[in-house]
Amino acid sequence: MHELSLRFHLERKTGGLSRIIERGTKGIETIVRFTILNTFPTFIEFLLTAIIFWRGYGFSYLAVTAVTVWLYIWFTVKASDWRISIRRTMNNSDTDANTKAIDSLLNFETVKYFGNEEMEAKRFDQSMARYEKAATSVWTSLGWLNFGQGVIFGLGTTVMLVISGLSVLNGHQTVGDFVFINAMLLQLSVPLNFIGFVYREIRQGLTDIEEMFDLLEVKPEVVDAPDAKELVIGKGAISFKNVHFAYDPARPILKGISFEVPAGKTVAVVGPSGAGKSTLSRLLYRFYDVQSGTITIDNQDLRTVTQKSLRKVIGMVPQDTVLFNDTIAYNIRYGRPSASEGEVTTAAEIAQISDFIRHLPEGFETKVGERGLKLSGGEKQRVAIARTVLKAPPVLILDEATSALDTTTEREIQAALDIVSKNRTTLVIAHRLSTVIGADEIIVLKSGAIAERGTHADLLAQNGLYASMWNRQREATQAEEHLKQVRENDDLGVVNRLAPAN
Ligand SMILES: Nc1ncnc2c1ncn2[C@@H]1O[C@H](COP(=O)(O)OP(=O)(O)OP(=O)(O)O)[C@@H](O)[C@H]1O
Repeated sequence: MHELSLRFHLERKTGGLSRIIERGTKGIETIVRFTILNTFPTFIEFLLTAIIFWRGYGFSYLAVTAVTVWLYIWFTVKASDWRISIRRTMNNSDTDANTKAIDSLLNFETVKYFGNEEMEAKRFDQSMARYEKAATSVWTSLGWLNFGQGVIFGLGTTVMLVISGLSVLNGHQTVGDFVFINAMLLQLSVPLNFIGFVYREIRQGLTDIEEMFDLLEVKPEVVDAPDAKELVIGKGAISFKNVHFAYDPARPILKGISFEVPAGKTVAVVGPSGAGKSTLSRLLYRFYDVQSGTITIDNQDLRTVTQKSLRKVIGMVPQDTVLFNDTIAYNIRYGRPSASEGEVTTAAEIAQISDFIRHLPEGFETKVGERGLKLSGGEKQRVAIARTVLKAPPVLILDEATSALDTTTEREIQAALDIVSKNRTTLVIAHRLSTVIGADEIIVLKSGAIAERGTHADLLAQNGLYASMWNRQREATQAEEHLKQVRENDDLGVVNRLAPAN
């Protein structure tokens, strides 16, 4: 839902959706104007025909014409309304099939890991079968609509011509009258058909765009206040005061969080998985608004400033970096589109990715593939760091910024991040405690509340949750290093065993 609102916020900002709506509305307006223009002469024509039949040939001719026209319109409206539900089923099946196709293509690796290609193909095929059935029904129902209209008009005409034919036989009418009545009826059928067509098209068009109108009804989670001001950034001091937040009212995530990140300092948030660490960064970026309490930057409540001005001053290295399907240079320059080539190269050097890029045959012009799939997790993260370097924001959020890196690379990246975060207000969200030893303050979050806080040394001295997490991680690292050494020795053993004896 959040992603959806974000996408539509973007759409609205770029005017994409409004342009489509505008075009659609203009199209409908044109059709309605067209219809009115055509309905009016049809109405006059019907009136004239009715008067001529009534005055010239008697009430029965008028009655049959009126009943035919009334039946024709009634049937067209009813049948078109009936077709709408079929059309809606077709649209829903189309959307369903597209969603399934995109979902399985995006998750192609998972599909392959589990060898579920056939299952995915079957799921798509089922949706397509529903679509095919509904699409066939749409056209079959159109056939029935046209058939019904033809039958009604044909019956009316037949009755009139029978009456007129009998009158000719009786000598009350001439053959000229018979031909005249036939011609009048035929003339009436053309505009009637046209009105039927237009009514059908309008109803169909409105059904096709009703999902778009539904989407317009979706309210974005965060809206700028009508009197929202630009954030005036000074040194970038952050303050969380008694913040309560829940994605779902039934499940509170943050329960009265208060802490400060003084200007230019680094505060780290650690804690068990699901404690609400990343939620803090989402709130700071204002993807959501707090339910109570306040978050301020340089004493300005985030709810009183525009989202655009807020996001301009914050740089984010997220947990999962997603790249655009373009070149490495494009993805780095995304941090500041106006950056020069030299600045892009320097940012890559700071993020320790320039060596890797230089060894690529196409260097900075290498395409990274959809969502950056041609790069490893660590490489993607370094691109994310490089573009944040380029953005040079006064406030920095590092959300598990070194999570995808091995211990050696982590150390190198950590050095780079230390340079980037120097004199910048930085909020680090981390799992690996080794990356936050140097933080000015470490907040230990547990089940949405602050369990402990202090510097690394203070927290170790407290011998509480942080100390136990630290000991566990140290043991894990030692075990990992031991295992690595054993493997290296074993590899050597294999090499020695395979070496030819002299
Ligand atoms: N968009 C969302 N809608 C509903 N619940 C959510 C949403 N995002 C996160 N949550 C829930 O909020 C809780 C806190 O999530 P958060 O991502 O802040 O945890 P975290 O401490 O960063 O965890 P981790 O270390 O595993 O990344 C989790 O239990 C998660 O299931």
